Formats: sequence, structure tokens, C-alpha cells
Amino acid sequence: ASIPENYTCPHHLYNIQVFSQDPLIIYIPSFITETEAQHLQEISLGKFQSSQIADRSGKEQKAFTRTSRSTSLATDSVIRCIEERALAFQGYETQREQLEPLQIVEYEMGQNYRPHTDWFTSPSQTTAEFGGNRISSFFVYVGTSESIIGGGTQFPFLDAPKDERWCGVVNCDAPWEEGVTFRPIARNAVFWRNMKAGTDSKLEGDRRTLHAGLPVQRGWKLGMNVWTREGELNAKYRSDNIE
Ligand SMILES: O=C(O)CCC(=O)C(=O)O
Ligand SMILES: [Fe+2]
Repeated sequence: ASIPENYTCPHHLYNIQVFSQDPLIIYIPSFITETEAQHLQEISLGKFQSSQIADRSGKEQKAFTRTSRSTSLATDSVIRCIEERALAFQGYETQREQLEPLQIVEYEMGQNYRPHTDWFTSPSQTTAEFGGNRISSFFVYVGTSESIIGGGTQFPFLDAPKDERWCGVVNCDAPWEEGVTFRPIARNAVFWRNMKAGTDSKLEGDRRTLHAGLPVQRGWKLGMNVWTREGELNAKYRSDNIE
């Protein structure tokens, strides 16, 4: 058959893109709207505490490896909408009980989060109460100062993309040994799977998902973590039970 007259190749409406197949990493432009970003900023204002991380015993400690400040969000209709979006993205099998409360992270000048994985190695952090380990992460750039320098999210074990069309969202000036650094672009998000099938197809943490929040060298950055557990979290750890 001949080509239809006046045919032009349409651009599909979806705008997400696979960045890496294995580990699975998907880039999501405009994951949240301007209105949502504003709301997130407003409700987290004045609530920040020095970010805690869990030590080997599972005890929360003020971390020197994480100088940013963070807060977990109670649910409201906007938060609920973002939670539903994050669930729907992962296919409809993921239940809302698997979601941790959304966590807003604030970086001021000089602050950073050293290389880490979002999945835990300590069994005390992955008990049934917590729904096991974190199967996936979204890191959402909620907002930045206008002329931010630094503050990218670096994945040192990933290969730099070969196609330069990624250079809009990835820092292509970084040396290749440094892996991949996503730029902090407001409202965009990076999604990745933290766990892969290991021996006898049991899920295990994927070391290649190691990443860091690079120091903000100028300006500020507000980010958001959306973490999904393997199973349901005990009600007391969910967003409907936060003050
Ligand atoms: O700030 C970033 O770019 C990444 C933050 C992060 O990885 C986290 O909070 O777990
Ligand atoms: Fe992280």
C-alpha cells in the first residue's frame, strides 16, 4: 500500500523514557505539576529535621553521610494523588499499603547525601512490619533555586549514555568513570528498581543502584523520595498515620 497522503509521524503522548533496562531506570519528565510542587514546598516548610539514617542495628541516627534535612508527609488529597500516580506507574499490582510516606529532602548550599543504596542490608530494617525491603524508588526534583550548581543525582556504577540526546537531563560533561549524573530539573523524576532476582529467584538488593545526592554548590534543592516496599507496611508506618 502507498503511504497515506500528507502523512506526518505523530509524536506519542507518553513522555517517559527507559534510561536503562538492567537495572531498570526510567526517566519521567513532569512527574508532578507546578501546583503540586508548590504544595509540597508549602507543607514541608518549617518541618525539616536533620536527616536520619538507620545504623546497622536499625537505630535511627543523625548521619554525617547525609547532611540534607528531610520530613515525611502526612497524606492529604494532593499527596494521595501523587501516591496513586506512583502506584499506577508500577502496574496495578502494587498496593497503596506498600508505599512509605512521601519524604521531602531539602539541600542547602554545601549539603549532600553520600553514595548509598535505598535498599537495606540490615535485616532489622526489612522486617515484616516494614513490608520487607524497598523494591523501587522515585526521586523527584520538587524545586531548585534558579541558578543551582551541583545537586545532581549520581549513579557511579551506571554507564554513561551513548546518545547525546540524554545530555539535556544527564550531565554529559562528567568524566565517564563517574557514571551517570541526572540533573536536578524541577518536577522531573527518576524511577528505578532496587531489587533483582538473585539465587533461586529470590529478590535481592541490586548494588548497581548505588547513588548519591551530589553537593549543592550554589543555591538550594528540594527533592522527594517515593519508596515502595515488597509487601505491606504496618499501618503505623504509613502516610495516613503521620501527624
Ligand atoms: O538528592 C538526591 O539527588 C538523591 C537523594 C537520595 O538518594 C535519597 O534521599 O535517598
Ligand atoms: Fe537514595
